[in-house]
Amino acid sequence: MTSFKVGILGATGAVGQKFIRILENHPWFKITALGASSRSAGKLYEEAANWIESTRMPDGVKSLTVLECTSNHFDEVDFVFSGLDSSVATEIETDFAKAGIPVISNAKNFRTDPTVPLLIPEVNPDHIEMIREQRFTADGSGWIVTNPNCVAVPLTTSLKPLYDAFGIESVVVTSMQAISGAGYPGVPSLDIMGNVIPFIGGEESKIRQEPLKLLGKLKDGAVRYADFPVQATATRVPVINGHLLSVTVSLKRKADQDEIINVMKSWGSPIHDLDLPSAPKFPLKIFDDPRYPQPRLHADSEGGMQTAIGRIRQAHVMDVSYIAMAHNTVRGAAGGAVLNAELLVKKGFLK
Ligand SMILES: NC(=O)C1=CN([C@@H]2O[C@H](COP(=O)(O)OP(=O)(O)OC[C@H]3O[C@@H](n4cnc5c(N)ncnc54)[C@H](OP(=O)(O)O)[C@@H]3O)[C@@H](O)[C@H]2O)C=CC1
Ligand SMILES: N[C@@H](CC(=O)OP(=O)(O)O)C(=O)O
Repeated sequence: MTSFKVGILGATGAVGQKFIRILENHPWFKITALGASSRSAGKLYEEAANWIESTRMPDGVKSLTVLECTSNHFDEVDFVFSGLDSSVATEIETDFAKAGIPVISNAKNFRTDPTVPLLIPEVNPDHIEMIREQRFTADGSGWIVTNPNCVAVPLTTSLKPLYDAFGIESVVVTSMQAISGAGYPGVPSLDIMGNVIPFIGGEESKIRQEPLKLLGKLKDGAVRYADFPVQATATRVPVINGHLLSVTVSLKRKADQDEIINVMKSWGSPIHDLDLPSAPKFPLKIFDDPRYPQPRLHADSEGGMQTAIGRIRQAHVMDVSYIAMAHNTVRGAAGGAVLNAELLVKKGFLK
């Protein structure tokens, strides 16, 4: 397998650091360039970054000089991962794509663009073909691929078997989101310690919309969105990593609890045979023990790439209720983007 030279945009941030940690020993991708704001540019990475990962900063990045996020500074890389602040992601990611540098982004800015794939490899790998509709460069060398919001990931992955087997009429979801989702320094400790904050600005519209694109069907280069309403309530809880969701679903074809559990347990990932380095062996883990999943016990399962499901039960209102949980900065952010890049390599979009 060829080795790819990779740049990280937003390398000093919480998600940027997670990219660096995940890529430290990656078999295909080698970090050769790091970008951040003008506040950090020109400094060595070890001086610019306030390292918040629990493992030590990899030696390979310590002495890299942080670059301004303009494409002319990154002409040696094969592609970039973006963990940019959303206030600057549109302009910077467009600049890179127009310069012929593929962007695999974690930011929200292009997720609903009609030519940009919003990708969970286990859910909608075929949507990758939308790249061919993008017109950033005449020869197609520059393009953007995005991964979803960190709640949309476990929500959509858990809905996928139900959607395929029964169809979905409606969904009600309440998220209990970890504080790492708010970046660093994030939520003030006096607000979150021993407390629950019942609102996260801008979050609920992403939870309502992104699953519909992810579960949509690709036809003639465009996605026809899935068509069901999602009622979302997003809350912040004093957990460090792992967003936990309480989900209730109304199904189109009615089914009993045993059939529903059987469908979820027997679901198989469409990318299972591709042997992607970051792909979890079991993308969905179904617990029978009603005490599970729990963020502290299960967020790191399979390298933080697994979605854990529990308490699947017949609902008294609508049809089925369950709990879903995934690591928000790994599966819901940097790890999801790295898996997207691996799929793009296997499918020949990155060479
Ligand atoms: N935290 C999470 O769980 C998730 C985050 N995301 C998304 O990922 C992105 C990053 O989030 P997070 O890491 O938490 O945020 P941070 O605030 O921790 O990091 C933001 C990064 O963007 C850089 N940046 C800011 N302004 C500019 C600029 N003008 N030019 C170039 N770079 C700039 C910062 O550089 P500098 O240090 O120099 O200021 C820093 O590297 C956001 O879009 C967020 O919504 C998505 C899913 C989950
Ligand atoms: N809003 C999420 C993190 C995030 O930045 O999401 P998005 O990538 O959709 O902007 C959280 O607070 O947990």
